[in-house]
Amino acid sequence: MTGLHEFNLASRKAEEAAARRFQAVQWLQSVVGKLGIPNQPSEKEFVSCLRNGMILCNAINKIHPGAVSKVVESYSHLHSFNRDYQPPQAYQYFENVRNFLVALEQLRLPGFEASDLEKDNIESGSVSKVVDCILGLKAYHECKMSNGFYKHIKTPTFQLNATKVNHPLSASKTARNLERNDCTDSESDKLKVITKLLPDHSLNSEENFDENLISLENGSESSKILLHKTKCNHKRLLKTQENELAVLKTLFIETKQDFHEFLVDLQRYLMELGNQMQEMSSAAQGYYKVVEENRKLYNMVQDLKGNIRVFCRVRPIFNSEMNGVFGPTSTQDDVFRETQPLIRSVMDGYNVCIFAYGQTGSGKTYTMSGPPGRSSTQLGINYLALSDLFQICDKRRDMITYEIYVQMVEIYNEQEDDGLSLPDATMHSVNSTMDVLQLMEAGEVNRAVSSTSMNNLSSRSHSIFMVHGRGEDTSGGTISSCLHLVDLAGSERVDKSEVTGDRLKEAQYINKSLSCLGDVISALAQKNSHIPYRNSKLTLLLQDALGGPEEDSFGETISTLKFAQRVSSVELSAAYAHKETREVIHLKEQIEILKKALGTEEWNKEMKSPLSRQIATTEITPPRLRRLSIENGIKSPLASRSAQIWSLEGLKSYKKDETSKGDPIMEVHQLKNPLSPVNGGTSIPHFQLMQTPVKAEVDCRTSGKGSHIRKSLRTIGKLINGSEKRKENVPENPRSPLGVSNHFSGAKSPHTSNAKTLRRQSLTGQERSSIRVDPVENGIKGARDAKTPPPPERSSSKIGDKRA
Ligand SMILES: Nc1ncnc2c1ncn2[C@@H]1O[C@H](COP(=O)(O)OP(=O)(O)OP(=O)(O)O)[C@@H](O)[C@H]1O
Repeated sequence: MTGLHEFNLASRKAEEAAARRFQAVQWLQSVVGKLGIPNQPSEKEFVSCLRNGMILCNAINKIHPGAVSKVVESYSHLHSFNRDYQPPQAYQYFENVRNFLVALEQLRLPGFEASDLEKDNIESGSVSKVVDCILGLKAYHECKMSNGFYKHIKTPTFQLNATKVNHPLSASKTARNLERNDCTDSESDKLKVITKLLPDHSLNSEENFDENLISLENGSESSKILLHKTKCNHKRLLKTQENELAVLKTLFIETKQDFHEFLVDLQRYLMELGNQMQEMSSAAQGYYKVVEENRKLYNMVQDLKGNIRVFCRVRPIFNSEMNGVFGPTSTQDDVFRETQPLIRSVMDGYNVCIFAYGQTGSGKTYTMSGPPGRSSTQLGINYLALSDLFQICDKRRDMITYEIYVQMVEIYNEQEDDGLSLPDATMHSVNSTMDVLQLMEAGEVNRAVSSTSMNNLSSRSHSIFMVHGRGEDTSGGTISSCLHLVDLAGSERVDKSEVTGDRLKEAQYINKSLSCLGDVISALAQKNSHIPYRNSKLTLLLQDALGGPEEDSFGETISTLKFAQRVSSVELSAAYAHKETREVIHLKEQIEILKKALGTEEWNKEMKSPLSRQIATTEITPPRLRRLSIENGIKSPLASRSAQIWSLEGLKSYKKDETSKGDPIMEVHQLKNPLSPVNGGTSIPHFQLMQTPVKAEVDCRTSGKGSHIRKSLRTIGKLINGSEKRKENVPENPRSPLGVSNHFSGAKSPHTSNAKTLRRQSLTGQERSSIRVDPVENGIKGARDAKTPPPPERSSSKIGDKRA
């Protein structure tokens, strides 16, 4: 029974081995082509065709290109063509086998011993190893072709011989091996592995089980113990596998659950993404809507604006229009250099006024005088101006002899008696800068200053530093002029300066007087018929703010600049030089004598004439005359009175004419509009008499002397007329000092003769004479014809004075 069983088993094994061998040959042929052996070769034939390793190497290279890098080939057919060809030696073929086995190992496929291919070594089992190897290669190939998993199934014989029970974790190991061979790590791939592994594992177990059973069934009674043991093992194996299966099941369920959760999360995420996309799309739609709306609105605005567009472009200021602005880095010398040409013109007989105007603490006193305890570089304009004048005196010493006098006047709180008087101001003769410095310091000590929150040493009064110049040239001609250097008290906002009591009162006076000054300037700029001079002691104000604007002083600075701008728009008549030649002085003296001789009687007669009455009427309202009259009462070449009167308007000063008779007067005239609307076109400029004190009374009523006087007057008239005629050939200057030329040039004007007389007076410098020589009253016939000088018009001021 045992022998039969063994026989059956052996034949079955042999059949099985042959079938597997044929399978291997079939596959090899499909891969590398004909092997040159029968389809069902014996073990010997099978081994002999594989012995040189060429078929094996080519097969593995087909499956896995490059697995064996170099294959030793046998080209035996070449021998018939080329007798020199030597086929490779056996040891060279051995290289093929060895390389093939190395490649197998690298692919983790089952191999065999190289000796298994030797002729002498063919024995049971050795060929089956080779067959297993080739079938393993086949399985690997098929797996690769189907992109699946490789599963090598060992030959049953081989397993039987092993008689080993698979380790419980062999399935897991196999799975891990398979995972290694597989290139994917994803969850779904893991699931695939599990699904495939289960039936394979079951198949293996079943195979082993069946073989064990066959073995046991055919065994002897004595093998019962072995059978029992095998059954136990089987049960244990089954149990283990069941546990493994349960674990795998759990893993599968967990993975499925994870996958489900992942899907849910994915769906939620996709949903959110969808919502966001929707929001973005609606936002984009809204944006396009707004853009479209804006475009429509823009076009609508363009339509509403119409086709005509008005633009404003500000052109830069020309040099001639510039207001000079000195920055914080400007030095005293810089400021002085700008004013120097004006100051120098004083020495040529021109009157000049320089004002420092601006808010409190802006640096007016600094500019005009310099700071207290000043150094030589900090000396102000007052000092620098005097210093410059002295230099000019020195340079012109050979031609002109100059005398310079200074006086300082302070206007504090508008204090005055009957609106006119100011504190006494002494006229000082100065010969050097040292004299000037001493006087300036004395004046500064007396000036009213107080501490306010805006300025520790705030000037509370207006200070006027007057420089009188008188020059006499070698021929006896004289020049007289005056330079006013004015340091105004600063405008201030009392809420800022935080002043109270007396300081507040001062501030109010300061602001009021500055405001009046602004009104005057404004009225002049607008060419008003009435200029409100009488509202304050100050008449003119012309000074740009010095120093850069601070932010909190912006308003004040702007108003200062506006003020300067308004002032700059005022048109003054051409400057008038106070020059008198020796001839003119002589004539003046004669006129004075003659005037005295004529006396009051003739004057009264003249007043009775219709023309005179008309003139007198017009003089009640003076034409637009700007006058700055300063009368000095000290014993000086220019003044004889001890009282000093500053008059802001012409008429006011004439009230005191009686008392001031004989005083020298320095004046600046400007006749703006000779054809005053008040006097109905009759233009009578104001004249002021330069009176020379005459000791001897002349009896004008003496007829003999009267005719002598008239004769003299005619002679003088001829002399003057001669120079007048020469002058008439020259085109008249529309801005003549008197400003009357144009209005008196018409020959048919009823007042032409008067105008001529006025011009003559202008030429002689005696235009202010109040001499009234009436040809009718005095019996001078033909006095109104062209050749005879007509009677000069009386100065309106004088008439006013006398009437008063
Ligand atoms: N250019 C300058 N450089 C340096 N310091 C200056 C300058 N200008 C003014 N100051 C200083 O500023 C302060 C105020 O100047 P200042 O007294 O001259 O002003 P103000 O305009 O005369 O004021 P107020 O109107 O109140 O009299 C002083 O201390 C003066 O020394």
